Parts: sequence; structure tokens; C-alpha cells
Amino acid sequence: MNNPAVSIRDMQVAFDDFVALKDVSIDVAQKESFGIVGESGSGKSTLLRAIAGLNVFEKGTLAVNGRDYPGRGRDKDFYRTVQMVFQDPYGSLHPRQTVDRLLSEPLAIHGFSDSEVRIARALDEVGLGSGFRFRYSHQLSGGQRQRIAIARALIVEPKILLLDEPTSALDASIQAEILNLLEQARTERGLTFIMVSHDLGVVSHMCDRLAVMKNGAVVETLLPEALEKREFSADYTRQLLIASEGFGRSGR
Ligand SMILES: Nc1ncnc2c1ncn2[C@@H]1O[C@H](COP(=O)(O)OP(=O)(O)OP(=O)(O)O)[C@@H](O)[C@H]1O
Repeated sequence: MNNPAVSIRDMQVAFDDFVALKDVSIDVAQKESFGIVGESGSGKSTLLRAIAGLNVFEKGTLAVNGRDYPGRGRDKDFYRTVQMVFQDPYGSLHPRQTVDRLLSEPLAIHGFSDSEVRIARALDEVGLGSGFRFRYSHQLSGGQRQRIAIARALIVEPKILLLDEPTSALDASIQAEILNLLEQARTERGLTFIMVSHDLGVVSHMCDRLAVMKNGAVVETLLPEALEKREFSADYTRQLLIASEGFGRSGR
């Protein structure tokens, strides 16, 4: 792949003696939406967190837009390019901070001066509007909080978003709204997504390509069409598909 947004080779992450990520290699193209699926504990979040510098990788390489990053530590430049949105908007946003403070902080860190305009624009972009600016995050619903988390990630104009189950903590009715918002932001800003989800439906809807993980390794990489046509090589992918479709509908 020419000029990938993210290139990972033989990445390994261990927690003490337990190897949670085993020689994972993936390339994600510029502006691609890349999904990571797999059963619970397969290493999806560990991979995303290792890219973000939240988990240390002791083996392998990571390049973002052609620049190499070490197993440990990320600089400001990295976070200007790569932002992360977490599953749990309750955990990722400080409850006693106002929306204004939550959005001002990344702007200050990255040296943006026109914060008034940027905050107003960011709140509009995520469909909340300036009425939300001085609310505390504990006063917001789960969906509104996730909108703020997305605004906070987008406000520094990153190129790559790492999305760790961004809708799985939300009610089903809100999930689609948040996915639409993300998809709209991606199209308008030409973003690259790497999105972890246990929901194959979400990933095949949102992603151009997906990697299937099991026991810390990528077992195959697929196009969503292949998933729809059931053209996959790993039996595990079939089991994952059956599990996500629910019992009783698996006999097709
Ligand atoms: N900080 C940690 N310390 C020890 N073990 C960890 C740590 N983080 C993750 N693990 C282990 O690594 C394995 C992979 O976890 P990970 O969270 O990446 O899985 P996942 O595929 O994202 O699962 P889920 O869908 O349940 O979030 C699991 O066995 C988990 O217990």
C-alpha cells in the first residue's frame, strides 16, 4: 500500500507474562474506514490503545503518515494527527467540567488562538449548538456526552480517529445518530477511521475493510461484501457472524 495512514508491523503487547497482542500487522489507507472485530478479549482495544500510546508495545513498529513512533510515549504532534474516542463517555469526560472547559483544553494544548469560533463551530458540527457550552458534562445524556467527546476529538482537526466501541454504551436509538455523525465528519473532513466494535453489523456498515481478531492475532482481513456473501476463510469469522446474528437465525 502506498503512503498508508497507519502502518503496523509485528506489533506485540504483553501484560506481565500474558501476550495480549501477537505480531499484528495491518496497513490502513488514507481516508479509509478500517474496522476491527473479534470476540471479547481478542485484543481489539489493546491494539487501538497501543496505537494511541496508552499501551506499550515492546516489539514491532508503528508508522503514522510515514513517521515512526516508539513503543512508549507520544508527542503533541501525534495527538494533533490522531485522536481517540472511547466507548464510555461517562469515563472519558470529567463530570465536573463544563463543555466549554472540555473543548478549550485541547485547543490550548495545541496552541489554537481562535477558541471562541472553534468551540461554536464544534458544537454546531456535533448537532448540539452553543446552548450547551456552559453545561456540565454530568448534566448531559449519554448521547450528548458522546457528541461532546467527538467534538473534543475533532476540534484539533486530526486526520485519524481511533474509535473504541463508540456507540456500544448507548441506547440503540442513539447509536445510529452517533454513527451518522461520525460518518458525516469523516466524509466532510476526509478522515481515516480505525474502529473497534464487537458488532459486525456496525462495522460492515461503517467500514471499507475489516480485520478479524482472535486471541491477540489478526486471523483475516475482509471487505464487508465478503462478509455479506459469507466469503471468508476462517471458521472463527463464521462463528462470530452467527453469534452476532443471534441464536435461531444461524441455520442459513
Ligand atoms: N491493562 C491490562 N492488564 C492486564 N491484562 C489486560 C490489560 N488490558 C487488557 N488485558 C487483557 O488482554 C486481553 C485483550 O483485551 P482487550 O481489551 O484488548 O480485548 P477486546 O477484544 O477489546 O475485548 P472487549 O470486546 O471485551 O473489550 C484480555 O485477556 C484482557 O484481559
